[in-house]
Amino acid sequence: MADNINFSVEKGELVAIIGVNGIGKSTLLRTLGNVQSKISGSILLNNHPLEKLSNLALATEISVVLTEPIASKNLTVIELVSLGRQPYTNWIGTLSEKDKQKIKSAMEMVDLTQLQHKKCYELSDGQLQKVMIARALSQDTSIILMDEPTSHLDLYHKVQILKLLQNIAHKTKKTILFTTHEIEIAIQLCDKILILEHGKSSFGEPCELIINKNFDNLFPSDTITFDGSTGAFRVNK
Ligand SMILES: Nc1ncnc2c1ncn2[C@@H]1O[C@H](COP(=O)(O)OP(=O)(O)OP(=O)(O)O)[C@@H](O)[C@H]1O
Repeated sequence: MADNINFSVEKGELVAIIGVNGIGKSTLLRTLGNVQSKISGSILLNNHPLEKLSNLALATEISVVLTEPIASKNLTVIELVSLGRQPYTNWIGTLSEKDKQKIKSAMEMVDLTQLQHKKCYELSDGQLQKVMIARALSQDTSIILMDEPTSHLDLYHKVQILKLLQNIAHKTKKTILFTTHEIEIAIQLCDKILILEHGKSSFGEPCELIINKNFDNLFPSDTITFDGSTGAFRVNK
């Protein structure tokens, strides 16, 4: 498991959580979203302990997109995106004009309007990931947490999704944290990176992490080395 580390994330930042398999990336993300109880340490949201916030306050501050397959693929795109409005609707789930507007602009932001009446089972993995982002956007929280948003995508679609997240974070001033194994893309697109490592986790801007050689020992050096001049990993043949 990774050791103790203090880090703080600001408004409008896109932050990647990286580290080897099993180091605790998803556990940390779920803990930040209060989806699971914390093992140790403290989490402050605007200086308030996370666990003191009511469920409603949490649902309007933090949206969480996990990796579990969507249970409701029989829903249309617009129906799934509308689920993001649940914290705001009454007990029968009636959507107000404001709810409808938020859903519309969430779909516009990820370019899904044309597909809004398609069933989710008809979509590609990349389109489905955009639906999940739109659902989080319609929830209208200041923080979005995503577990491996680029898994199952080809290189182009990985870049497309992470550029979309970067654009959303910078344009809307939302804070977006996500776990990933796409370290080289994260170096190019993220404002900050949290590297989880046994005994020496680190956090900062990609260039400062490169200068401090924080990527250099992430993997066994007899197999993979990091080239700080290009920000890329090389396989040792
Ligand atoms: N701080 C911790 N203390 C004790 N156990 C932990 C801690 N963080 C994670 N774990 C445990 O370690 C295991 C792996 O954690 P997790 O799935 O979060 O890793 P991951 O980095 O997301 O892995 P992967 O990259 O393979 O998805 C889980 O069983 C989890 O319960």
